Amino acid sequence: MAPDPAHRDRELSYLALLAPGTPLRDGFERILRGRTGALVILGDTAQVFELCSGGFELDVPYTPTALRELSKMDGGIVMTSALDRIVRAGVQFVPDPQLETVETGTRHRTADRMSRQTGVPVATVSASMSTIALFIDGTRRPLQTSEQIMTRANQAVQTLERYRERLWQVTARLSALEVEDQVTIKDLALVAQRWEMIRRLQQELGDYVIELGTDGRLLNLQLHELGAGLDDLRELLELDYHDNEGATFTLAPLTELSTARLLEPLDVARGVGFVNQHLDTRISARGFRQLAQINRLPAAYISRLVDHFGNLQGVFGATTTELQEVEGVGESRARIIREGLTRLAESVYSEHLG
Ligand SMILES: Nc1ncnc2c1ncn2[C@@H]1O[C@H](COP(=O)(O)OP(=O)(O)OP(=O)(O)O)[C@@H](O)[C@H]1O
Repeated sequence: MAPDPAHRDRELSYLALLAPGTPLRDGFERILRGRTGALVILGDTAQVFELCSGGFELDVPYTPTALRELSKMDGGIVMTSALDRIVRAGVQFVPDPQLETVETGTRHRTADRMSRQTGVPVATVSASMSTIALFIDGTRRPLQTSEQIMTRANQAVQTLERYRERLWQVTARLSALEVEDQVTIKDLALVAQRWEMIRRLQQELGDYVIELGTDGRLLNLQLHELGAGLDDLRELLELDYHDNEGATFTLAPLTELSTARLLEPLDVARGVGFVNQHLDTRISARGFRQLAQINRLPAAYISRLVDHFGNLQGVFGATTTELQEVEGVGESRARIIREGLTRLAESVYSEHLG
């Protein structure tokens, strides 16, 4: 099952607020360094107050020092939902003891139950384990140091580089098959599968960038670099194979596939829109992707060429004279296009065979 996107967004927004370098994170880090603990409710809804017992009311602006000093007291803290003020301290929280929790220790059991019962996220600092955790929508998310996140991110970057390499290999193969008019649904599914695997890794890396806060700038640049050309590829593939064999080819539904199903070419083919067809069914490319590689050939001409000749095969088969039947194509442009097509076919072969 793909994770719930609403939960993911909410969790990410809180991870961003608690990212290294933010004032909130600074407060929790100070508590950690002081080897004390904390239980902080990140919102002041009526339901939160109903579950508060004892402690005292206050209304002070949030500062890392204030959080550190107030957490020295026994009990927990309540912050406003905007996370800019501290409104209660030394509070004993009394959530429903029937709510199931796998946490051990009263602080973390309380944190888990409070977040489940009120829907308000809760942050804890464990005195005994020296960890900071975020409880949100029934899950516990440990907050990692920048070094820990970077270790995972670097592994993901390496995998992404390998996947990119593989994607360009399968796309080069697709290009060669398109020139020979030998493409099957399986060949296209393979490219779609690789594309989606990369998208998932990019998303994972994007999450690390958010989690890293100010420490994520370099990773963000790297992520943009590694993503170059991928959106264009998606767009061109969709233009090429949309409405082929009665299928509405699009990559978007692949986000819904589980990792196991994404590895199955038939599931991928079904996902991108070929709902009934056999994997060996032949399909032909319109040619947008390959024609876009011809130097200085404006997009408007590519569309006209494809419209006029029907598909890539048709364009490849056209003589210089036939090319001139296309609106706006005179003798010299026809010659440039013809030469471009020849060079394209040559490069496709040499790239694929090399
Ligand atoms: N219901 C509660 N409301 C407010 N604070 C609580 C509550 N339960 C525990 N705490 C706070 O947690 C502190 C530590 O409790 P305990 O050692 O049982 O928890 P723990 O989960 O093992 O925590 P740690 O990992 O920090 O050792 C208490 O002294 C108190 O400040």
